[in-house]
Amino acid sequence: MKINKPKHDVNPDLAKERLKCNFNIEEVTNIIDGGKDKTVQRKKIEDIALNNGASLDEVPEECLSIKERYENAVRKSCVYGNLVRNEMLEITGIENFESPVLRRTADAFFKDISPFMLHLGMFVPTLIGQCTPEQTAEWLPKALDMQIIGAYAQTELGHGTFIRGLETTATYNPEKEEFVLHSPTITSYKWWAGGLGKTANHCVVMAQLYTQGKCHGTHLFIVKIRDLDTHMPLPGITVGEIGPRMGFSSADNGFLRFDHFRIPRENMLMKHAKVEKDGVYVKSAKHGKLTYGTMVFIRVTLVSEMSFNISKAATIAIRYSAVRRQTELRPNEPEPQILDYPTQQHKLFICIATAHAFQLTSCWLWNTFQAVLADMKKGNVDTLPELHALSSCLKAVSTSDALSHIEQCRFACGGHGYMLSSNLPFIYSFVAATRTYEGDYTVLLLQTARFLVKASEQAEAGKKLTQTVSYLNRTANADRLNWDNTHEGIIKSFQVIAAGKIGQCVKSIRDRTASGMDYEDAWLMTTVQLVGAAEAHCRAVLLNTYWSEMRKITEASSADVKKVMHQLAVLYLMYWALEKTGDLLKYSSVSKKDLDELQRRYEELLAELRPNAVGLVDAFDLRDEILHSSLGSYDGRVYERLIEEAHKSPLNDEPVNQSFHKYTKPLMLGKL
Ligand SMILES: CC/C=C/C/C=C\C/C=C\C/C=C\CCC(=O)SCCNC(=O)CCNC(=O)[C@H](O)C(C)(C)COP(=O)(O)OP(=O)(O)OC[C@H]1O[C@@H](n2cnc3c(N)ncnc32)[C@H](O)[C@@H]1OP(=O)(O)O
Ligand SMILES: Cc1cc2nc3c(=O)[nH]c(=O)nc-3n(C[C@H](O)[C@H](O)[C@H](O)COP(=O)(O)OP(=O)(O)OC[C@H]3O[C@@H](n4cnc5c(N)ncnc54)[C@H](O)[C@@H]3O)c2cc1C
Repeated sequence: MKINKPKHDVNPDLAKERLKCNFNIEEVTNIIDGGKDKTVQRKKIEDIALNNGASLDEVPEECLSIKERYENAVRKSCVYGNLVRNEMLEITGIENFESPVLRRTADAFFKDISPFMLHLGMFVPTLIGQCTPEQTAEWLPKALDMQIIGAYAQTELGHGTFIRGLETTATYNPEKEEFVLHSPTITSYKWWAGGLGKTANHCVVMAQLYTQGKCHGTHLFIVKIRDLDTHMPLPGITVGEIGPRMGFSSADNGFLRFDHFRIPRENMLMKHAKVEKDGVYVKSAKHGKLTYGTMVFIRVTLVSEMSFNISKAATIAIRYSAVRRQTELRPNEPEPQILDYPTQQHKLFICIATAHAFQLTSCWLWNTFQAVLADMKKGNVDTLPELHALSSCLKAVSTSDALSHIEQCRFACGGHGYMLSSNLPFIYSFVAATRTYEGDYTVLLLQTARFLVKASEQAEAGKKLTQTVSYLNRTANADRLNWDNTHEGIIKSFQVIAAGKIGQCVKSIRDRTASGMDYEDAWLMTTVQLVGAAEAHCRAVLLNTYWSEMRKITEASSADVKKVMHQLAVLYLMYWALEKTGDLLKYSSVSKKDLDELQRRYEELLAELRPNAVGLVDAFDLRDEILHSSLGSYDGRVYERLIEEAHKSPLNDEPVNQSFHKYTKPLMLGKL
């Protein structure tokens, strides 16, 4: 495999690690990419995007002012967008505009975030999912060609989670065949939409639809908010940026207020529900929640996004841990590489395994999503609730796990991990937002819990359940599972934990209603348990999917690759079994002796994986331009890079900062 040759000598410790690796790295890269041809395609696209240096910044993004950072990000977005439009989409095919390969190369341009991210990320998918064929013909080519730039304006100052509580109104006027968009209260300001503040000239707006004097709930509208030539906000539109936040600092999350702003009837996105010229409302024939489709789509894609982010953080932390030496183990012996500490391996090897677990699960989820879309095309929406439950819990758990693993990667890099030049803080703050946006963690797990409670009741009634909850048919009446110390045994025990927790929720709700509480209060009182049950279900799905997909995907692999992929999956199973010993003790016959044995085997596995650690992160094949890290580059020149980056600090532009003469010296002389 062609590796981008480092310009400098590779750090000797890192070079030695690469000699230790006992499997074919390229084979694992091909597995991650989804096949050899996909690796070739990815590398071709990366060469187009990155070889001309257009992604590089002279001054690090973080050293710029807010305005400069935004302006620089727009500049790079345009260069990048142009490359995507003219060269990269030709290779992937225009239908793959959301390809992970494009996503990966975008990261080389933006350490933080592109102000255009939501254009391709949500605006375009909404047009694809919510437009009639005529609307698609009108809007989609312009959006894909970037003649118009869009945002997704759903959340308001007062409501993000509870979509039915949104206050923006779209009132239909049949005489003029127009909708009037209005923000009636301060809490109805649209708030948060990425790219809305300064970049977008269009946006998709979620608003309460009124026609013939009646409210029909939230619907989507496409709205032009700025003049295409001058970029000035149109009359009736107040738009701006919401201010600095934890991350997302090179983008322009926006606010938007409508003052009786008129749009043509054709601007309601009418694939599912519509308003006729005379004002008659025709509701979706299929399902009431199809306007939420973009959210489901993004939740599905976020699982792979989390895999990518963990793989970046793991690459940085593991390469750094191979270079970094700290603390004598025995007097007069060299300090060990910190990667030799089992505690460090415990923090980091799970990250490699999780990146694989999420990647394989995301492919499986994507196929499930495509199958549901195909069903819906034929008018069958029966599979939608299961997809909604699945995408909700996988989005919640994958973003939450990614966040804590990335934090562990930062801890694993000690003080240097706190430097922005390590890139770990950027990765962390990006992923922190994913736990909240596109549906908050708790809220989404409660959506899954609704589905699980219904499924449990169906199992109780002897009905056959769909695939992801079919374990409830087998385990509904099981009390404590007989512990079986095999991989399949661990997976089964997680299904029993999930079934037990769901059963306990059903019982709590029933006990509470039997004692006089109404159903809503009984549900509310049980929500802490319900969140736990949905998380347990998600763990069972993740463990089962990772294990079975790993076995399938490595069927034709070489023995060494099979072995290391198998070791990672076993590590994942053991890690989670040990994390959940309380649940295992409650729901299975596992003994202290069994758990001690599991712990011993886990520690041995860390040692077995140790020689392959650097090889495993090299297999993610993340170019230095994408990693943006002083600690994680391929050559391991950690200390040299830290010094080079320090010299880029604007505070080092002159030997004495003016504040000394203005403030410090007068203070020292008592003249302030
Ligand atoms: C190149 C690009 C690459 C980049 C990739 C990287 C990044 C990603 C890109 C973009 C992301 C960036 C920024 C984020 C943008 C946003 O955050 S947009 C805003 C997102 N907002 C939310 O997610 C809000 C969350 N809230 C909800 O989803 C819903 O309000 C709710 C589900 C919590 C509740 O909805 P309600 O309307 O109140 O419904 P309900 O009464 O509770 O439920 C009624 C029944 O409907 C079912 N249901 C709910 N949602 C769905 C759905 N989506 N699909 C199918 N069914 C659904 C629900 O389960 C109920 O069913 P019952 O059978 O139990 O009655
Ligand atoms: C970086 C970023 C980018 C974003 N981009 C966009 C965008 O482009 N477009 C857009 O429309 N929106 C965007 N959002 C908004 C985002 O989708 C919402 O913030 C998110 O859905 C959470 O909603 P909320 O802010 O109303 O939180 P809230 O719902 O107010 O949550 C606050 C707390 O209340 C809890 N809570 C709320 N409801 C319940 C419940 N029913 N049961 C139990 N607990 C509950 C939550 O768990 C949480 O702990 C973005 C947000 C961020 C942070």
